[in-house]
Amino acid sequence: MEKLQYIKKFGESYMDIAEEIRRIEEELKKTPYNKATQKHIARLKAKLAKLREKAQSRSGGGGGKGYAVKKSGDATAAFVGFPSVGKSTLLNKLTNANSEVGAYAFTTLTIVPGVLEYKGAKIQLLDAPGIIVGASSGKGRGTEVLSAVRSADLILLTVDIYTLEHLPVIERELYNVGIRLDQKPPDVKIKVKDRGGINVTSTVPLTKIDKDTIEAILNEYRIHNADVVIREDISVEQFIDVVAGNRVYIPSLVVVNKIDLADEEYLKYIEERLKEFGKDYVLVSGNKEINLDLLKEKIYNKLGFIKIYLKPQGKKPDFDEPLIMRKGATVKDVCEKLHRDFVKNFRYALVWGKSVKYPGQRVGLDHKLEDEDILTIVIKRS
Ligand SMILES: Nc1nc2c(ncn2[C@@H]2O[C@H](COP(=O)(O)OP(=O)(O)OP(=O)(O)O)[C@@H](O)[C@H]2O)c(=O)[nH]1
Repeated sequence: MEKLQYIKKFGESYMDIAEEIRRIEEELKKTPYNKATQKHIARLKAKLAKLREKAQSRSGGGGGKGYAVKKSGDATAAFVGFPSVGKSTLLNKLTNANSEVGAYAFTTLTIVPGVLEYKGAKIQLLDAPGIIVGASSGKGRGTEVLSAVRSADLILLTVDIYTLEHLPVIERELYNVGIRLDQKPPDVKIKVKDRGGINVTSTVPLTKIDKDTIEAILNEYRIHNADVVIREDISVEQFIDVVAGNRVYIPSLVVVNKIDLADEEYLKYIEERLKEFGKDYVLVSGNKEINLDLLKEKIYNKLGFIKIYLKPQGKKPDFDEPLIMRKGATVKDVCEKLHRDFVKNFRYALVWGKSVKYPGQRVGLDHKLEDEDILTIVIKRS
């Protein structure tokens, strides 16, 4: 009897999960969307989200866990695309062969990291081996690669001029492993309680989801008592994202390689298709080194770096080696980057530049810095 149960338990193989995913996807395709079916569709989508999570955790990747690539530098960008579009070529051309690359422990797959140094920023670039269709349902090694990509600060959706149709496919694969491109986390708070049922309040009219549907999704995740506060007009998918948790929100840039092979007319056609796709893009050639500086600039801009010049008290600012921070950084962030005791011993800071009203303005830890600010930090003498 015990043995039978054991077999039953482990008999639920990848194939069963993949089959179930396929069945639900099929049903979703067949079900027309309207007011009457909204709840049913939402339930199917929630089921699908749960199955995908299961598939990924079984194949060893996915989930919210960290990944085998050690983060280094000021930010990380990952090339994601099908094989042979030229990812390794681009990575090699963009990274300084002499840059120091840390020790990486990979056991099962090779993700090649390199460091792009641009305008003083050190950007770690990852070359994920070609992703495969179906990776999100747990097929092959693709899931591990995709989960590596989850930890990136920027995703470079990479295709060549002949394979633009891969873009939505890659985007879907990323979506299915919980990666949301160019989206903000939905402004929704869920507080799970012991009793009282489901209470939904919204500060804006909800046009894409109703309270019944919200309840159905929560029930699918075995939540029967909760206060839900919604502050934007979210979709069913966005609500499932919040309930499931474990989603990452990453900006993206489309990189189209091999433009050396396109004539003018074809280039025009490509640009039109790219505009339809709606994401920021850059056309390059790795082999012929076309637009690589533009690519670097776009990567740098997308990552939202700012430069901060440090000025020791009573001395000249150091313009040669600015501190590289991300947009939105505060004086506190800078302190934390410089020395672990700086926050504790902080007295005040002086700032010259765009973030202040007058030069040498005195500010506190919460002050938000802007690009090219000059900063003096005054700490307590110990
Ligand atoms: N014409 C042309 N060919 C290129 C360009 N960049 C790369 N290639 C070629 O495309 C082929 C694939 O390049 P890789 O850099 O290995 O592609 P990849 O995307 O890393 O491929 P996987 O390692 O299989 O994931 C090679 O033969 C390159 O020489 C380019 O700008 N123009």
